[in-house]
Formats: sequence, C-alpha cells, structure tokens
Amino acid sequence: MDTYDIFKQLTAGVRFTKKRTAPPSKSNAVSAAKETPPQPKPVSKPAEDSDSGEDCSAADDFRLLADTGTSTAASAPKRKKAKKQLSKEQAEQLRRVEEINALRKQNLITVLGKDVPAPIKLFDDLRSSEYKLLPRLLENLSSYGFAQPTPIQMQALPVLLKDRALMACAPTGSGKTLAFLTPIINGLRCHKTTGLRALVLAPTRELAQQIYRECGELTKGTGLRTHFISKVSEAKQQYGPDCKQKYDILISTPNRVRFLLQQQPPLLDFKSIEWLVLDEADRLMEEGQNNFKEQLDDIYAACTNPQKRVAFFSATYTVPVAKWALRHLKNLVRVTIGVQNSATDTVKQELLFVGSESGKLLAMREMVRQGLQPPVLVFVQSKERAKQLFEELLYDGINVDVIHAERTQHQRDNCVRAFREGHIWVLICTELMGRGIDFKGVNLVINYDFPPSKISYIHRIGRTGRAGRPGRAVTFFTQDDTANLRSIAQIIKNSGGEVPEYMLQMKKVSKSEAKMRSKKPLEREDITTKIRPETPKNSVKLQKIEKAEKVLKQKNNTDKNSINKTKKLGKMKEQLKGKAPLAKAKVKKSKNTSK
Ligand SMILES: Nc1ncnc2c1ncn2[C@@H]1O[C@H](COP(=O)(O)OP(=O)(O)OP(=O)(O)O)[C@@H](O)[C@H]1O
Repeated sequence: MDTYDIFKQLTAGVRFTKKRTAPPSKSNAVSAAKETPPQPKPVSKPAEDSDSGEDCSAADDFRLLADTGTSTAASAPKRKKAKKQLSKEQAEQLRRVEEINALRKQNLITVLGKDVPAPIKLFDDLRSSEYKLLPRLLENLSSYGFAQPTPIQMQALPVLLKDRALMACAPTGSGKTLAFLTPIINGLRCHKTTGLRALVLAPTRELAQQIYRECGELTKGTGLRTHFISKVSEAKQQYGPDCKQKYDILISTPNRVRFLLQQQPPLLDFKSIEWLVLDEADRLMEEGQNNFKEQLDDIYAACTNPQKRVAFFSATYTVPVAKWALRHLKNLVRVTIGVQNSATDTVKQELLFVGSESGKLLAMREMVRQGLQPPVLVFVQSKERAKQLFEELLYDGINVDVIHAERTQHQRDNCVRAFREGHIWVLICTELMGRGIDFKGVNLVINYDFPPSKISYIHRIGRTGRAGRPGRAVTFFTQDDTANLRSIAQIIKNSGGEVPEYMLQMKKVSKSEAKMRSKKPLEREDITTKIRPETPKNSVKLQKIEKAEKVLKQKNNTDKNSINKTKKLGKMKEQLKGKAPLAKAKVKKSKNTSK
C-alpha cells in the first residue's frame, strides 16, 4: 500500500472545498521519491508527436509505474513541516538530496522507482566502499581515456551495481554498452568453472560481435572468459557436456541461443545465469513473424536463477516493453536520459525532396559531385535495392561496398572491418545496420529510402553524431513518402532542427497504418539508370514526341522558339526512356527542401 492508497482510505467520504490543499494525485506521487524534496520536473516529457503507434510516451510510463506503486511521495505540506524541524542530520540529508537532484537535472536524467541510488560524477566514484569496483576494471575503464561518465553511465552504473533491475532509455551513441558491461564484469569478478553466468543479447550478429569486442577490452586482466557464438555448428564442442572450456559471459543473438537450447540434449545451460541484458530491448521484444519475442520467451524461461539481474537498454521504447518489464521485473528502476524516443541532438538533420525514385540517384550523384566527406552510411529498404545501388555507385567509381543479410558472414565481417579501417568510404546497408553499430566518426548518414518508422529513423541517423561528435543526416523523400513525413519532421523539430511548417501540419497517420507501414516497406521502382522497359503508355507518348520532332524538323525553323521546343522534346524523350529523370524533381526540391 503506498501513500496514495493510505490517503484514499483515510479520506474516504471526506469532501474537500476548493480552498483546501489538493490531495496528492497519483502522478504527483510518482514524480517525487519518498524521502526527497520536490524533484526537478521530469525532463522525459513525451515527445510532442505520438502518431506512429509504436511509441511509449513518458506519460504512459509514469502511469504504468504509478499503477504498480513503485514510487511514493510525501505530500507538499508535510515536507514544509519537516523543513521547520530539521535536525543537523536531516539538513545534511536534504542538502545531499538537493545536490543529487541538481546533478540529475543538469544531465537530463529522469528516474522512476523506489530508493534510486545517486548518480556518480566520475568513474573514480566507483572506487568507494559502496561499489567496490575491481581495481583492474577501473584500470580498464580509465584506459579508454574518457574524461567522465556519460549521463546514462552516471545513473545506470550505480543502479546495476546495486543489483537492481533496470530499464534504461538513452540517446544513440551515448555509451550504453559500457553502462551494462561494467556492472556485469564487476558482479562476476573472476572466472569460475560453473558455466555461463551472464548473457547479453542483441538483435544482430554484427552488434553482438561489437559488444563482444568491447567486453574483451573491459575484461582484460580479470580472468573472465567471454564467448560469442560465431558458428552454431561448432557449438557442440564449445558448450556440450564434455566441454572442458567454460565461459562466464555469452554474447549472442536470440535465434542462435534458442537453437542451442532446443538441441537434445540442450547445448546451453542457463541455470546459473546471474545477469541477463537485452541491448536494443524494444527490438528484441517485438512480436510477430520474424521477430524475436518468442525466442526471447524461451530464453528467459531457461534462465531459472531467481536472483538474476535483468537490464533492458535502448534508445527507444514501446508500450509493450514497459508493460512487460513492470510485470516481470522486481525492484525495477527506470532511467531516461533527455526526451524519450528522440533523435540525438548532435546530428544535423535534413529532409531532401527528390521528386521521384530516379531523382534519388541524381541527388546522390550530385552530393558525390559536390564532395562527400567519408565515411558515409547509406540506408536502403531491402537487400535487392542495396545491390542495385551498389552496382550504380560502383559504376561511378566510388569507393563503395554493400552489406545485407544475403552476404556470407565472412563477407559481412570483412565489409564491416574495411569500413571501420577506412578502406571503404561509402557503405550501403539495410536495416541490419540500423541499430547499435558504432562506426567511429561516420560523418554522414543518407536515408536513400525513407525510413519505415520514426523509431527506425532515430536509430539509423544515430550511426552518426556519436559520443558527442557532430554528424549529419540527409533523408531523401518522394511524393510516395509523405505518410510518414510528418512524424519524422516532428522528430527533427524536437531535437532542435528546422523543418517547414507545412510538414508539421500534414495529416496524422493512424496507428494501424503506421504499424503496417513499419512492417511492409513501400514498393519502389528499381534503382537503375538503365533504359526502362517501355510501357504501352510510354510508347504512345514517345510516338507523339517523335511525331512532333519530325514536324519541327520539316519546318526547318531556326528561330529561338523552335530550337527551345526541339530541346524540350528531346528532354522529354530522355525522361521517358529513364535517362534524364530529374527535371521535375529539381523544381520541387527548391520549393520543399528543408534546411
Ligand atoms: N564516458 C564516455 N565518454 C566518451 N565516449 C564514450 C564514453 N563511454 C562510451 N563512449 C564511446 O561512445 C561511443 C558510443 O557508445 P555505445 O556504442 O555504447 O553507444 P550506445 O548508447 O549503445 O548507442 P546505440 O543506441 O546506437 O546502440 C563508443 O565509441 C564508446 O567508446
């Protein structure tokens, strides 16, 4: 029973006149912790727009947490009274609480939950007797040379080091990986032969591999053994009952893990799992065909240790994830940095109207002509389109490669490595690389194909502007993309960018349509400059143009008007054949392009 319930019971049947102080509402109760003075206003207001149907607004979460009574508050008058009778000790406590609140406010940290540990200011604060961070781990942390923890690290580290369940939401590129690996390593402390004790799941193999690499750096000198499932076929030797090599930490994708769990006998044993972390948790909790939720349910059921700590991390969250966390995780703390479900403000975002599909290729070539500053990531909506664009850019002599699910693991690994090392300047990719991947110093993200949802947009453009560096994102759009334009324009506006007012005034898309669009990408014309096969409509038009050209030729007029007409007809002919498609796009671009 929380303060609100007690208040309700005590005041049953009592009527309040308007003059009296209003009773604390449930939402008030949530915004202030039990023994704290008024907290700063939560900064994680819901982002202004919520039309995609996939977002979980902060308001929803406040309600969700309020319903479970995870946070309680003393009423304002009580606090005033308490202030009057403060002992020295209480005054000191109050000062400390105010200091904590100021630190959170300054770093846009919002917390929800009971008795949330104070944020740290420096990594060195973790040396204290309270956290007892392994000296070797501190050494490894300091070898990165980071001046101070990022806001998510400031708050998530103490929460996890105090063994609390955590649902963390922080912008892309804000250092979430370190925020969950550090407490795991500290919790496990040294190698044991008991088997796997920590499991980290990520939606793609590339991301799992990246986390594995980071874990390798952080576990240096601790003796802890980390494993990444590279080939399922080799797993039997690596994990089977006869295997002598025991690992402490496993980092993988859910499908590989579930496959191994389902073998007879199972090749993995999760009974001793003490830490379960979901990176990109909202993606991992997505339900439906080809999604991870079912796999995750099986994995979660296999982690039978009741003492396990569970942590969710992502830059975006949806209502079902918040609901699941509240239902299943005890002692949950919710940490949000900045405004929930928003784009990182270090990226300069632009929307570019390119008229038609063929206009995209011309716009791309124009950007190349003006000079691209590599490395550049280009997102398209499917592997077919990735291949098509690759062929086109390769033909232009650009130092380009492509990564998609159809390439072999070896090719994908090589491609990622070459891009990281700067051998490839432009990398064409699909949604596969949209989340989590940390390529250092990506200068530009081009959304060649409009993102299927605003969640996708936030993650895609988050591949640039990481760890406080500046970045740029250009999103092409055509007439066909206007349905999602409003919500993405709103995101740009919310993160401080400029967008034309008409975009924000566009009709809202219904939740069901937004959901449908996020699952089923638009059908688009192929990416090609090859001559398009003639349609009956085109050939009639072509015949008409050719007839007009013939007439003009016969007249043999050399006046300006006739010359212009001939030129215009020639251009129209080229356009119909797919050789010069941008004339229309250029005109519209100047009207509708935002900064
Ligand atoms: N305290 C810090 N100070 C400066 N840079 C940091 C700090 N912690 C981590 N980084 C760097 O920030 C970059 C992004 O970190 P990370 O990949 O963990 O981001 P993320 O929040 O998980 O992003 P995403 O949501 O896209 O997955 C990495 O290159 C990492 O080395």
